[in-house]
Amino acid sequence: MGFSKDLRGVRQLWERFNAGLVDVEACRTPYHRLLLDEWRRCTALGVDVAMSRGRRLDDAAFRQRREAEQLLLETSVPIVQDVAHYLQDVPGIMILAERTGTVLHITGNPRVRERAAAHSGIVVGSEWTEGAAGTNGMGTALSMGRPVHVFATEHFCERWHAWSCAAAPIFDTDGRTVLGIIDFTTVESDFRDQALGLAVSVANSIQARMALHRELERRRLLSSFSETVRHYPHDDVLALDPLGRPVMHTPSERCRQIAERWRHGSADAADRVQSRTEVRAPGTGACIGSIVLLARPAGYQKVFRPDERPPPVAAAEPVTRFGEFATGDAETRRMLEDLRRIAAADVNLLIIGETGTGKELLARHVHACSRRSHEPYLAVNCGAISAELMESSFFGYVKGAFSGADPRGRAGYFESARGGTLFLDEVGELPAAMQAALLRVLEDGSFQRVGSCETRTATCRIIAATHRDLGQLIAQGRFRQDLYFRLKVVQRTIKPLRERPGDIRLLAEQFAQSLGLKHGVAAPTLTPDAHAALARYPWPGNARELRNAIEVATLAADGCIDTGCLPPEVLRGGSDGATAGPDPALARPAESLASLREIERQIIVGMLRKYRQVSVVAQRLGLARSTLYRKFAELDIRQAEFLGSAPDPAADEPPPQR
Ligand SMILES: Nc1ncnc2c1ncn2[C@@H]1O[C@H](COP(=O)(O)OP(=O)(O)OP(=O)(O)O)[C@@H](O)[C@H]1O
Repeated sequence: MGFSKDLRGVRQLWERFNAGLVDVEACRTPYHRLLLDEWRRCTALGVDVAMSRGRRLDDAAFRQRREAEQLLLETSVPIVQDVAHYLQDVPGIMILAERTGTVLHITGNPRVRERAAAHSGIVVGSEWTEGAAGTNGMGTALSMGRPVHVFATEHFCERWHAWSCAAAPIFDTDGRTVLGIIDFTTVESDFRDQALGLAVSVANSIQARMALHRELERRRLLSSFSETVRHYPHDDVLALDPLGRPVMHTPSERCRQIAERWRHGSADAADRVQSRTEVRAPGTGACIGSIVLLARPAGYQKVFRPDERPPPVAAAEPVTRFGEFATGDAETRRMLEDLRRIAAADVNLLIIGETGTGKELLARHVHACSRRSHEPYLAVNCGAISAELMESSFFGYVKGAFSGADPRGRAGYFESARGGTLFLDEVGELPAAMQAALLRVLEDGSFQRVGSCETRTATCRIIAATHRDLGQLIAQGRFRQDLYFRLKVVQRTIKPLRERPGDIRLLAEQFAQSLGLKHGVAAPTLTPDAHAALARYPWPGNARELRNAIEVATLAADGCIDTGCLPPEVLRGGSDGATAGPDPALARPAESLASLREIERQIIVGMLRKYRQVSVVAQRLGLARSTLYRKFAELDIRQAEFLGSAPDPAADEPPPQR
């Protein structure tokens, strides 16, 4: 829209418009005419100017929409979260909406998020097309197909005047089809002129990732097509995209004509299909197209020798997925089936498993599959909150409760997660006083903010997780048995990765795909030797450690991960004692995982080995060169070892003096 800061003038125009008093005077500028056109369009669409909350899809419809947008979600959420990380102090939220205007993800300043939800119903699952909510950032960017500001009183509905939005479409590779919207919404008075630039640049990054992903999918589909043609050299074969449009066909005139008919949706009865096989992405399992083997025309005779019969195309693997959690292990697959039922049952759940086995991943998806999926999901690491702040963090506090507190008071986790799910990670770390307080809430649902006598009711579901042996903690008097029974209404244990050897291969390939995408490189394939080395290692840090190892390897790989790309401890097979075998006490992460510092070092060293130029490595990591030089010093990396005998002095200036 026009992005005028003449708030009062626009407000008067809005009031006259709604009182039916718009006159020629009101239309004196093109900007005012644009606004009036917009608002007239909303009136014609039947939008209620006095609506107070965004309209929400019902659970089933939302789930369907979200499932259809897995690629958009997987591509966008890491980018949006990265950006939001740097915007924590900005009073704004970043919203991802799918192509029909439904919100899929919100991140950013928690206070603004809460306010947006409470004041205007801006929550995951709400719908913001112009038809549903009048002029607004997401809806207007969708209908205009271009980036827009919608500033405060420019909104059609009065309730949204509290907000200012900058929204930009994410386009498909054709530059026209809108795949989603990125919207940066701030409190009206905090609107910043750079907001639109921010929204556009985030949308562009997502667009570039999506294009790369599409290209990888297209190549995968074409390789299935070539495979099928190789096995059926005398037949006609079509490759179709996920919408059923032909992208490749065998060269016969008959096949060309059939492909043409399919393209125009006019396949005729003579175009009989002998088989149609879906091709799926190895990481997400999403359908990326299909291969159609056409039946031979009547009268065609071809005798196959038995050994000419090929195996089926892209046969489905026996893999169960639960959100992002994937496994081929029979026992773990049964556990996932149980979790699907447990999700609907709405009872408290306790998940036990070593560090990095995916407890958080499961908890998040149990929430997503539950009837609470539209409500907040809040994950809290009980081991990371200081004992003094524990009570106020969980229960909140009223104004003046203690010095140094927010003078307006603050809601605690139980209030923030109201109606949703509160995930208590590392629950075994709770101190005794907090265990008693938590038990009270679990018994009757009531709690008070610190400094208040007013009783409030907790309405969230609790999912707790721990890597500890709670039985042992109870025996040592360090964990309350009554609390344990309250938490483990249902309890499930995730097997460590070393006891699911098939999953090492499955996850390594899945991580190579997703990390290739994350770093903007083609997904590397793993050599048989690399797979064998991964299979020998005991993985004390489980899937997280495997993911880190594959991330290092992906950055060092040149299309293919061989043993040389793997971290040294993996190559040693964990035989040096530091990582050998399971830790019976299910060790704390810090004891068993390579430290973050070491991971950071491995990533940088991998990149240096690969690119051999500091400027290129800095660019690939999205760091300033000066920051990278600082990291060399911090992480004790001697760049000369990796830059080869003749580093390019023009490309890499000497490090700044420190
Ligand atoms: N089966 C799996 N499939 C895909 N990814 C997995 C799987 N298990 C774990 N991961 C990945 O491993 C990493 C660690 O997962 P998560 O944080 O859920 O583990 P956790 O058990 O909660 O760890 P911690 O005990 O340290 O909190 C994440 O990147 C997650 O995506």
